[in-house]
Amino acid sequence: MSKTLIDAALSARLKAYAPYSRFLVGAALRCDGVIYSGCNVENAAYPQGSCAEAGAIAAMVLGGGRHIDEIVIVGSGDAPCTPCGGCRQRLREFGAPDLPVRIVNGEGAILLETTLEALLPWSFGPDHLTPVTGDMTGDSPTGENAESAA
Ligand SMILES: O=c1ccn([C@H]2C[C@H](O)[C@@H](CO)O2)c(=O)[nH]1
Ligand SMILES: [Zn+2]
Repeated sequence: MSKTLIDAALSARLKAYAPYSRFLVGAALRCDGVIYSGCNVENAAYPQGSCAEAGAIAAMVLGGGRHIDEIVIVGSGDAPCTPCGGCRQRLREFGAPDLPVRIVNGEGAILLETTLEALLPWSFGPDHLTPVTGDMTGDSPTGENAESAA
């Protein structure tokens, strides 16, 4: 586990926009050796806020990445900031069952080391759709496969 990934998560946390909860979160993931990070961005219309993990995944996709090799998350307080249910599903889209998920504290010390499978057992993922969509690997829904399936 690279210290760099932890440092990226800690740095991302400092950029969080969380005036309502004051619960700052940072996430950093590695894809093919490249690190992508994100922070939570809250909104006055509370449900429109987004999680740090979602930001990191969006950055990865924008950078052309399609799979998560490992992820580090840092929240606020002493309890490990385990990803919310929605983010577990977001991670499932790009992560293998054995994806290492590490939660660190504000000093970068590891509080919890687990896997996506442990966080989201019996999950529903892209493989479930291949019988109807074909192999979607690397394609967006507007990509070639979607068009040829239409
Ligand atoms: O894994 C988590 C858990 C919570 N939050 C954010 C959402 C909200 O802005 C704040 C409090 O729930 O923390 C994340 O970004 N990631
Ligand atoms: Zn979330």
